[in-house]
Order: sequence, then C-alpha cells, then structure tokens
Amino acid sequence: MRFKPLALQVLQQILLYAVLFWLLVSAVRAGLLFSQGQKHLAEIPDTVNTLYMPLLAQSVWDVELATTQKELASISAINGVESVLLETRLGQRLRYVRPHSDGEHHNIYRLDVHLNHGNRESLGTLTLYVSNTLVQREIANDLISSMAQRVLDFMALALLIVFILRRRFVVPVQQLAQAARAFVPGEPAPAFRLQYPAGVEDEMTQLLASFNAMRASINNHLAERKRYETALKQARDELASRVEERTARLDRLLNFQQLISAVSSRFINIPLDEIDGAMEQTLAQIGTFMEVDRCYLIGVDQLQVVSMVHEWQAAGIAPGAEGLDFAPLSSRPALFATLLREGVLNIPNCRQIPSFGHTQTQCDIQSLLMIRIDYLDQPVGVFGCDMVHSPRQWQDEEQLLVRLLGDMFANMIIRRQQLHALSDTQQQLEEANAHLARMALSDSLTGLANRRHFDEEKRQAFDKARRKGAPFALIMLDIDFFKEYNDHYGHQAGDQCLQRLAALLTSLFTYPGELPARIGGEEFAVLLPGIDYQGALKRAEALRQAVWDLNMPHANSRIADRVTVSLGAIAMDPGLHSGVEQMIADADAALYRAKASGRNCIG
Ligand SMILES: Nc1nc2c(ncn2[C@@H]2O[C@H](COP(=O)(O)OP(=O)(O)OP(=O)(O)O)[C@@H](O)[C@H]2O)c(=O)[nH]1
Repeated sequence: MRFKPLALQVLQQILLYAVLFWLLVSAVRAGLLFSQGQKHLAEIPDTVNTLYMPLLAQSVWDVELATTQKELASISAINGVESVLLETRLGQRLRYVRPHSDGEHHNIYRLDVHLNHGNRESLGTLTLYVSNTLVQREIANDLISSMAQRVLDFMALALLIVFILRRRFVVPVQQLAQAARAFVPGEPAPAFRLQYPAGVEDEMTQLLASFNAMRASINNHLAERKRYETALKQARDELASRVEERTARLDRLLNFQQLISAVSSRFINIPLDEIDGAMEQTLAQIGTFMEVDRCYLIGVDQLQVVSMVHEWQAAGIAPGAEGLDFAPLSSRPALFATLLREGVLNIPNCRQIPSFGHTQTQCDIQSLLMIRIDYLDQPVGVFGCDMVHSPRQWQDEEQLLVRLLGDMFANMIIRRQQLHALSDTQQQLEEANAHLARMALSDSLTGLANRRHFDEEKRQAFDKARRKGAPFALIMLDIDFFKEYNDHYGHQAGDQCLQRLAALLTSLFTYPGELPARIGGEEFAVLLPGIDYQGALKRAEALRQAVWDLNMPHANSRIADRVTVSLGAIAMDPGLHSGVEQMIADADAALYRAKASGRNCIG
C-alpha cells in the first residue's frame, strides 16, 4: 500500500470539506445577492426620484448644465444603471453612459423631471436604462473576491494546521511507530520519551503512556510466561525423573515379586535332600538381586546351637561365615547377642561401631543387614547380607525383602528340621520293621530261618524246580537223645547246643538258594535247590561228619560220647512228588529210618 502522509490526508480532507462548504455558502450568498440585486434594480426609479431628482430638476430649472451632468453621472453610477438620457422640454438631450458599458440593457424606466415645491410643471423626461448583467457581474465579482479571500485564508490556515499537526501529531506518531518497530519483546528498555512540549498532557501523552504501559505489560507478561515455562520445565523434568524413578522402583518390585515367587515355589514340597541345595541357590539369587557381596543363612536348633550354615559370596569375596562352628549363638560375639535380643541389625557403616572390629571375625565388612529368623516366637536362625567393597544405606524395600525372605527361610529351616526328624524316625522305623521282619522269619534262639520262613521258601523252591525241571533236594535232621542231653546238661546248655548246631549249618550251606532252618525243638531242615539225590546224600554225610567233629560231649547218649544227629535226605521226584509236602513226608520217613537204624546216620 502506498504511503501517504497523514498531514496530507488531513489537508486534503479539510480542503474537500472546505470547498464543499464554500460552494454551499457561496450559493446561498449568490442567491441573497441576486435577490438584493433584483430588489435594488426595482428600487432604482424610487431611489432616483427620492435622492437625485430634486437636485436634477433644480439644475434643469436653473439651466445649470454642469450640475445637471454631475447629477446624471451620479445616477449612472448607481449599480445596475447602464445609461441615462435626459430630455428637457427645451429640447435639450443629455445622455450619460456608464463607463465600460456594453450597451446592453433589460429595463427602461421613464421618470418625469419636475420640482417638488411650487410649480410642479414637467421639466423633461429622464430615461433610465437598467441592465441585469451589471448586477450579476457585481455578484460574480463579489463572489470571486470573497472566494479569493477565503482561499488565501484557507491556505494560511491550512499551513498553520499542517505545521501544528506535524509538530504535535505526525512527528510524535512517527517516533512512536519507530519505537514500536524497535521494540523487542522481552528485552528490558527504559520508558520511551517523545520530543514533545513538557508539562502538556493530552491524547498524545496518553497514547505514549499507553504505549509504555503496553510495552511494560508485554515484557511483564513475557517475563511471567518465561517464569511459568521455567517452572513448567522444572515440573516436567521433575515429573520425568519421578516417573523414571517410579518405573525403576516398579521394575525392582516386579523382580522382587518374581524372586519371592521363584523362591517360594522352589521351597514348596521340596524333598529333604534338596533343601540345602535350594537354600544355596536361593542365597545366590538374593545376593545377585540385592547386589551385595555376601549373604548367609545360619540355622539354630532349639538350644540356639548353630545347626546349619549356608553362604554365598560375590566373585572375589572371601567367605565370612566359614569360621562358624556349631556352637550356641549366645557364645558368639556381642553382635549376635544384640541380634538375638533386637531381632534386626542394620549397620550402614560398621567402622562407626568400635566394638564391631573386635568382636566380628569379618573385619572387612563395611555395612551389614542381619535379621533374626523366628518361628512361633522362637529364634530358628539368622539371615544377613554384607557389603565389603563399599558402605551401603539399606533401603526400606531391601529390609522388607530381607524380612520376607527371612520368613520363608524360617519355614524352610523348620521344614528341614522336621524332615530331618522325620527321616530319623523313618529310619528307626525301617530298622524296627526290618528287625520285626527278621524276627518273623527267623528263629530267635539260633537265628536260622524259622518254620514259617522255611515253609514259604520250600514251596517256592519246589515250584521253581518243577517249572524249570531242575533238581531239588532237602535234608531233615534231628539231634539224637536230646531229651537226655537237656536232662543231663540243663536246658540252657541244650540251647547252646542248638545254637552251635545252627552256626554249623549256616557255615556249611552257603550256596545261593540253600536255606538251613530250625523247624522244631531240636529238628532242622536244609533246602538244597539244584542238588540231586546223590548230591544230597553227600551234603548230608558231610553234615553228619561235621557234627561229629564238633565233639560236643553227650554223656547220656546211648550211641556215642558226643552229640550226634540223624538225617533224612530226599530229592524231588517229579513222578512221585506232586507237592513239596510229599517231599517233606518222604524226608521225615527217611529221618525216621535213620533213627530206627541206630541214629548218627542218614536214612
Ligand atoms: N534245651 C532245649 N531243649 C529242647 C528245645 N526244644 C525241644 N527240646 C527238647 O528236646 C527233647 C526232644 O526229645 P525227644 O522228642 O524225646 O527226642 P530225643 O530225646 O532226642 O530222642 P530221639 O530223637 O529219639 O533220639 C525234649 O526233651 C525237649 O524238651 C529247646 O529249644 N531247648
């Protein structure tokens, strides 16, 4: 857009409105002048009659030509009178034309020339030639001169207005515009001043004040906004760091939960032989998670005697609980006594505790966190973590973790103790059961298989031999004159005799499947799988000879000076023996035959 100075615009506006105003005023004025001119023209005859006629008539009466001409000149000078013609009754014609007249006239007035006093006889005729143009010209001249005057006035006034406008308005506005252009929001600047008369207060000074106020307001606003932005940025940064911290904490809590969950699921229904390994594994997990240098679990029994020690160390860290022996905790350094009493030891800086270095074997520890593990209000152990390389301020959540793990360890220590007790009981029970089983199957006096055991085994051996078509034999034997032996040596000696014979049988029949048994008071039998009749006879003879060789004195025997036995040997004959009982009966019969044949022989 083209720049157009404000003063010029104002001037043009004033000129425009002034011209319009002047045109209006001039039109009114022209109308008034025209009306006055018309009236003046109409009044010319009366004016001449009233003002000029007396002197003119007197001069004509007196025939004073000079005066007459002078009067005619005066009449012709009346505005609108183009020329006058005086025609006297004496035939005199005097014409007087207005100077610079164009000879044009529109109205002609004829006036009778006569004296007003005395003789009113007509002295002649005065003819007036009146022209409108003269009046119009007069009006035009008036208007032109008026306009010229006003133009001059306006020019002077306009120059004055422009000068004042420029000094009081344009220049200050330009200065303000320049100041506004140079204004940099946010940069401090002194209040702007105008080159303006001092002590004046008007719209311009108000505009200046408003401009300065607006500038100050913008700067204040910007400063406040900057403060807000700074505060907002700080709040945002703080929020971001809190979110980051919170996220890390949540991650840690999640890992914490996963650790607790992993540990608890590991410990559920864990068998006794895996508990110690699981504790070691858990300590390693906890130590790694908590980023400590050592963590350890010490179990104590009801007398608070150390019963279990597990420890994990980070790489390059020496064991701390290695030196612990299995002695009462109360005999330990004061540290443990304090722990047993207080329940927890949270020592961020061990070097600040003078007694620590003297009482604790692990003098390298800088920080430690230990808790007493309780079960049903009784101490069952100690769980702790050490920092060796650097001191550590233990966090609340770490203490919580240690407590939770302590509770889980408490259960495991108790479970371990209970499983150990249960295992001991089971072992005792198994031993008792085995003893009972042995008791049920063996003879209490001699330790040989008893009758029940013999009956079960003989059936199985018989069936097996029948099934496989293998040979199978058995020997039955009975001490000769044992009643007399008892009678002579006493029942206790009789028992010892039975025991010696049993020991002999045990030493002689050691092949797999061979079973010596006591089947009656002084009756014995031997199962011989895989042995035929000839083999049975040989083994029976060897036995008889061995008994003989024992040389147990028997004073009341009627056949020898020592204890002897009679034997019956029989081998399985599938054609004769449909069951083992038939074999037993045959063996019994053979033994009977041996007895009948004089004893100390094989039937
Ligand atoms: N000391 C002792 N004696 C027993 C035991 N069991 C049985 N006897 C005795 O063994 C004796 C068996 O006597 P008998 O059946 O008459 O047989 P015997 O005297 O050996 O005569 P023969 O067999 O015909 O040679 C009885 O006197 C029983 O009291 C035992 O466990 N200990």
